Amino acid sequence: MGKFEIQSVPPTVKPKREENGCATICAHSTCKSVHYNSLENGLRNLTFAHRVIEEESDQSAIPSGMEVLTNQVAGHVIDGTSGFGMLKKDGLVFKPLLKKDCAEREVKLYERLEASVDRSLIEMRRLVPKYHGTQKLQIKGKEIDFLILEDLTRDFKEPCIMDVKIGRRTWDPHTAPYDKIVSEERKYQACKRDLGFCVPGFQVYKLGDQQPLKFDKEYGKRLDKDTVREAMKLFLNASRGRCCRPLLMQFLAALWQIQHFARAQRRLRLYSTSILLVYDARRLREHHFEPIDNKPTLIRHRSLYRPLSLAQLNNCCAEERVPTGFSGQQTSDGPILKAPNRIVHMDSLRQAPTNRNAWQKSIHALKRTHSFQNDYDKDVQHKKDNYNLILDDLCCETKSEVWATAKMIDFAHVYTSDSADADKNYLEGVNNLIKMFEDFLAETDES
Ligand SMILES: O=P(O)(O)O[C@@H]1[C@@H](OP(=O)(O)O)[C@H](OP(=O)(O)O)[C@H](O)[C@H](OP(=O)(O)O)[C@H]1OP(=O)(O)O
Ligand SMILES: Nc1ncnc2c1ncn2[C@@H]1O[C@H](COP(=O)(O)OP(=O)(O)O)[C@@H](O)[C@H]1O
Repeated sequence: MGKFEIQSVPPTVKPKREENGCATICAHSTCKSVHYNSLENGLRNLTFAHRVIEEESDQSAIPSGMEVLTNQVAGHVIDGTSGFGMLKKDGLVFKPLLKKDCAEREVKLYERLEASVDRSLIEMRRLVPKYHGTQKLQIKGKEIDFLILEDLTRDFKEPCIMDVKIGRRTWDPHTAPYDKIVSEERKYQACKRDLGFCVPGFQVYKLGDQQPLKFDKEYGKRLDKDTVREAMKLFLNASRGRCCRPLLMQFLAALWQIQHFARAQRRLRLYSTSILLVYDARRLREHHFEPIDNKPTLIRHRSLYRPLSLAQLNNCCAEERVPTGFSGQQTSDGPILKAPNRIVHMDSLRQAPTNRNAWQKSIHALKRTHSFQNDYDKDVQHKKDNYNLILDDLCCETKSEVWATAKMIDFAHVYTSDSADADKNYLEGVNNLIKMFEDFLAETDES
């Protein structure tokens, strides 16, 4: 399995203007060309792109039966030379525990969540990846402890992943020396100051692309409150500036649960933790088979902070409806969530083996007559892609209803608190992230 190297393109690289008026931002000139068309995506202010080069990892350093988690978008690597961080095996990820204090805090928290009878900690347990203990592994003759967690991207064919670090303040009360505090304060300054969160890394499969586009922390450090919105839309595969509604609703459902927990909990101070946003671009493509313009649109006259029925929120065809846990009622404190009120049977999770939209679209395409406007190469490629999806569907017995979610991760700087107050630093970041997603949702209503 190869390792991904991420190269930055300096912001000074001028977009090349093409005849159709779209600016194409190309990656480093010595790299195989990876570019994306920023104007086409309505992403005007992204000033530099990154590309991914696959390199051979030192296979001898990787314990047998394991693979490098090439999907890792942020965080530490074991050492500068082997260059890999997390490993994966059998639907689990293995996070190297490299710093003693950080390791102790993180493992202790996961153990505590397993054992706790405290209401908010029980609630938190559902918001983090499932914990599978720890294990020692030999890496280049050195024994390293690993934390074992559920792989949140396990079933995804085209995993899109964004690491969102939460909190204006990212240093913990025991941070020393002073220089470290200063350097933390300087990083992701604009984003943290204005939004209380920042983006240390993400990857996205643009619809139809075979390779992910990766964006690292140097990219994240340059984002501000405006450009981070564009980065988020790029991550969400927005089309003409609009995001896919079922995708937003799945993220919001998960984020509202985190918000509910963060509002209620008093026990923890969550410094420098992240929310990992994950979705499968392959499943998103299924929602794009129908032209967006033909979808029924919701004319919304009221703000999201007024009562809004679930029927309105889920105003789309039956196949697109997703279980959000949203009760249909909004209060000034946010949405009221409900516990699942029915037992989901495996049969109901099983879907028809074919994707009607894909077939319909293919049949429709066959009926087209040749003209100079018709790009048959593109059509054939598109049809091939669709048939591949259908084949995948046929091979895959069950298909999860949920193909996007958000989970809390990285508890290396979590402390217990004696205060009676909420963790405002954490809550502020979560609230602003949710506000951004709610804004995107509102944009899907605009005609
Ligand atoms: O490992 P490094 O040198 O990349 O530094 C890490 C930082 O990366 P950066 O300063 O952006 O290059 C990293 O910063 P970001 O992930 O970029 O926010 C953390 O500050 C990390 O500290 P910790 O593991 O959370 O205690 C930092 O780790 P330590 O310096 O505490 O080991
Ligand atoms: N449970 C998980 N499933 C899938 N990917 C994960 C999981 N946990 C972490 N990752 C990946 O690893 C990265 C780093 O994780 P994190 O816990 O923040 O490590 P670090 O403490 O080194 O910063 C995340 O940005 C994500 O890409």
